[in-house]
This record gives sequence, C-alpha cells and structure tokens, in this order.
Amino acid sequence: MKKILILNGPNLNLLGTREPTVYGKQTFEDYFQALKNEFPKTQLHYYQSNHEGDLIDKIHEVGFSFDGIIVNAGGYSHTSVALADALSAVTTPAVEVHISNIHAREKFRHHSFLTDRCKGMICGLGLKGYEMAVRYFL
Ligand SMILES: O=C1C[C@@](O)(C(=O)O)C[C@@H](O)[C@@H]1O
Repeated sequence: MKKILILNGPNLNLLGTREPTVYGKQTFEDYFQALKNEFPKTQLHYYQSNHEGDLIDKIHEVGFSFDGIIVNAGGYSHTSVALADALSAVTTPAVEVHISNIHAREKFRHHSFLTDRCKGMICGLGLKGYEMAVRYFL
C-alpha cells in the first residue's frame, strides 16, 4: 500500500473560513475525509503546522519511507530556503500544490523556493490539486 503525506503549512488550518473567495468554503478536514474515501487502497496521511521547524521535522520523519509528499507550504513557499533544503535532503519525491493561482496574484507569490525541488507543481485548481497530486504518485 502506498504511503503519501499531505503537508500543509501556515494558515491552511483556517481553510473554510480564511478568505473563502480565494481558498473556498470547505475545511481541509472535510476534504481530507472525502479524499481518503476516494483512495481506500492508499495510506493517506495529513499534517498541518504553522511552524517552519515542525514542517521540516515532518519531512525528515517521512522522507525516507513514504512514496510521496504533497506539500503546500503556504506563505513559507515564498520565503523558506530551509524547507527547500529539507526536500532536497530526503529521498521521497514531492509535488507542490497551491490552492490559488499564485501567478495570478501579488508578485511576491510568483516565486516558490520549493518548486525546483519538486517533481511538479499544481496551482490554481482549488483543493482538486491535492487529488491530482495523489493520482500522480499512484
Ligand atoms: O497560504 C497561502 C496559500 C497558498 O499556498 C495556496 O494554497 O494558494 C498560496 C500562498 O501564496 C499563500 O501564502
């Protein structure tokens, strides 16, 4: 059974209430439950933290045994060399997801330090992007 981690960074715990016109009205917990139902033969894990070091620790924890990491590092995508280094340090491949189209937003969101450490990046397709990333790893 494949093991995939969905790793969400800062402020993504507020999905559903946070800027619903940008990020939608669904909580991630509800979405994750639906995702698990859709992929009963896959071990899907979910971890969210607002703290950069916790996200790095989680990458280290799963990064030599899991089959894939789906990472939405939120605002840290645009700032964190350390998260990029963590993805380089492990052997598990990653796919980056952003709910919103970061290229259609403020300029500071256009660059992510994680993108070139990932197999690919999906953005702008809402929560559906996570499902597409799961399908990629399967
Ligand atoms: O927190 C987020 C969410 C985001 O990663 C997205 O999923 O669209 C985009 C980031 O720019 C922002 O800081």
